[in-house]
Amino acid sequence: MGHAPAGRARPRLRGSGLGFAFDGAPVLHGVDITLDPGVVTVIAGPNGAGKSTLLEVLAGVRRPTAGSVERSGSLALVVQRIAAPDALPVTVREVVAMGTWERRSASRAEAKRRVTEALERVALHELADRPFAALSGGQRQRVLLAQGIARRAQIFLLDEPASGLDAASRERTHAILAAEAGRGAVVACVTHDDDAIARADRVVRIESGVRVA
Ligand SMILES: Nc1ncnc2c1ncn2[C@@H]1O[C@H](COP(=O)(O)OP(=O)(O)OP(=O)(O)O)[C@@H](O)[C@H]1O
Repeated sequence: MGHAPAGRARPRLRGSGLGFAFDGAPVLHGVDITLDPGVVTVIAGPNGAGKSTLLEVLAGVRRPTAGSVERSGSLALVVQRIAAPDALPVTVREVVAMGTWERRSASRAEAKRRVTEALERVALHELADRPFAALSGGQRQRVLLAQGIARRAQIFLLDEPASGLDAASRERTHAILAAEAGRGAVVACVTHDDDAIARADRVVRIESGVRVA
């Protein structure tokens, strides 16, 4: 404890009494949620229930209109639709390498190794030198997942990581998330995928902005 570097502390993510409204239209009501490290939590529920909004509030990209979020640990957020201008001059490898830009990251050689390893884990090494904008939606999500892996993120929040993926890619994503949880990360995904729900360690269910399970 005492001398452990901040980055090594156990990650935490807890939302208490979370409310959110879009232009006065409430979409979340008093949601309490604790995401524990070491487990894969799935956030399930019908279309429009508020799952993506909850994920964004937990990630800190939206400010709750009620309640609070306590979050500590480096975050990888993989949103549902990742927009990129066609002319964006960055390759897949460069996007993954951004995960190594933090000061704590080790030498250049070590950073390069992490990027290669992360690309191999998500099976995109063959597309490493393609422009990021030339990838499909599902592939872009895997690139952001690889960026989180390269960063050694302690918290992974993913919105529908199974949508737009074939069976093999879904299986690989599942294995990656289970492995990241296994090394102590907080992992949560919004999903409609019955397989992912069945295999999750925990299922949080949201209906009409209310947590029902
Ligand atoms: N940018 C926005 N502006 C206004 N309303 C929004 C916006 N984004 C979402 N909403 C509304 O907020 C509610 C919750 O949306 P959210 O995307 O969080 O649901 P969801 O459970 O993730 O749905 P899905 O399963 O269809 O992805 C919906 O009624 C939606 O129409």
